[in-house]
Amino acid sequence: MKLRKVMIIGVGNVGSTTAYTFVNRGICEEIALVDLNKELAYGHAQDLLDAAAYRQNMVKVSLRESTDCADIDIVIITVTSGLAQKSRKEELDGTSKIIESIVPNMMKNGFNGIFLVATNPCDAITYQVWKLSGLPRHRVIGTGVWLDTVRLRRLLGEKMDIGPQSIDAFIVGEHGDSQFPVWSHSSIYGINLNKLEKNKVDFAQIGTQARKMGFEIMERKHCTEYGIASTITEICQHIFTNSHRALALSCILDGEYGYKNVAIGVPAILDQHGIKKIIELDFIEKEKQLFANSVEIVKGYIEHINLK
Ligand SMILES: NC(=O)C1=CN([C@@H]2O[C@H](COP(=O)(O)OP(=O)(O)OC[C@H]3O[C@@H](n4cnc5c(N)ncnc54)[C@H](O)[C@@H]3O)[C@@H](O)[C@H]2O)C=CC1
Ligand SMILES: CC(=O)C(=O)O
Repeated sequence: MKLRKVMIIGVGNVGSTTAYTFVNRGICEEIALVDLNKELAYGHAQDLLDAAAYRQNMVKVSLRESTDCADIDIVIITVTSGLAQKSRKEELDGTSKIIESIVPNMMKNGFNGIFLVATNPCDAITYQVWKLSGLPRHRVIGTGVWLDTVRLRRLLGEKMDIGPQSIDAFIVGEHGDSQFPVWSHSSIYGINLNKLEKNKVDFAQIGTQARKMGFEIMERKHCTEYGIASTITEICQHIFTNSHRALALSCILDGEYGYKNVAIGVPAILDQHGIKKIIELDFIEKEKQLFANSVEIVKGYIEHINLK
């Protein structure tokens, strides 16, 4: 049987917590760590191997250069030159330079797997990775608004006293300020949320809280890590198990929703090859406008880094 191998580029808060989550959930047989800070990567590798020794399955944690990637199934991008304080866009100039220095060299060295991008601003960086890699679009995925969607579900769940996994509500658009919940399609067992909990739940306020949650956490602990590590792990698990589950992810659009040349958060089905199919929702008029606005914002970031 083929061993499943992932590479994590950038083992700071997000990368190291992701590696720890992989170990504990038995996602793969090898986790290759890459970081400019070799001492940090070495420390994490030894600590992770200690944790892995408690597991029944064998997990190898290796230290590699990003160019040593020809045998890797999924490369997870969690690098940054410095974390944003107020808007994810603050990271654009720094992280896009790092991506430029990494991705083309990986392709020259035979990378032939799937890229999964968490680095912010997530949609623009996903698009940049796709452009620089030359891979088919279904093999470049951003974590997009899946974390925001899970945040929305758990906030609704807290208010409605129901498990988040039973709530079919979700967010689309940018992993950033222009994202929005698609209330027209949000339901519990087919009953629209507005009908079910009318007058009891302030949906607009919950949408805002979900959108702002990242920075609420950042203000207090200077990073977010557990939520995004669970997001990354879940996406990898669906790929490795060919689950065909639909999540709200950053996908490269090629005509879907009437847009091209952009990566943005939309519902999409995952299989062992990456994005199997983008689900096109029938937005109401207001949602069409919000989506158009979000696409324009991400396109602005993409143009800023001189990609068309
Ligand atoms: N998409 C999402 O929902 C989320 C995204 N993020 C993003 O994840 C990224 C990482 O965040 P943190 O882990 O907190 O940052 P961090 O600063 O703790 O880690 C970044 C790591 O990247 C390494 N690095 C920098 N340049 C590199 C290069 N050229 N090659 C290899 N490694 C390099 C650094 O040495 C550092 O260890 C940020 O862009 C952050 O905004 C964070 C949380 C949620
Ligand atoms: C930092 C970030 O993007 C988040 O936690 O949503």
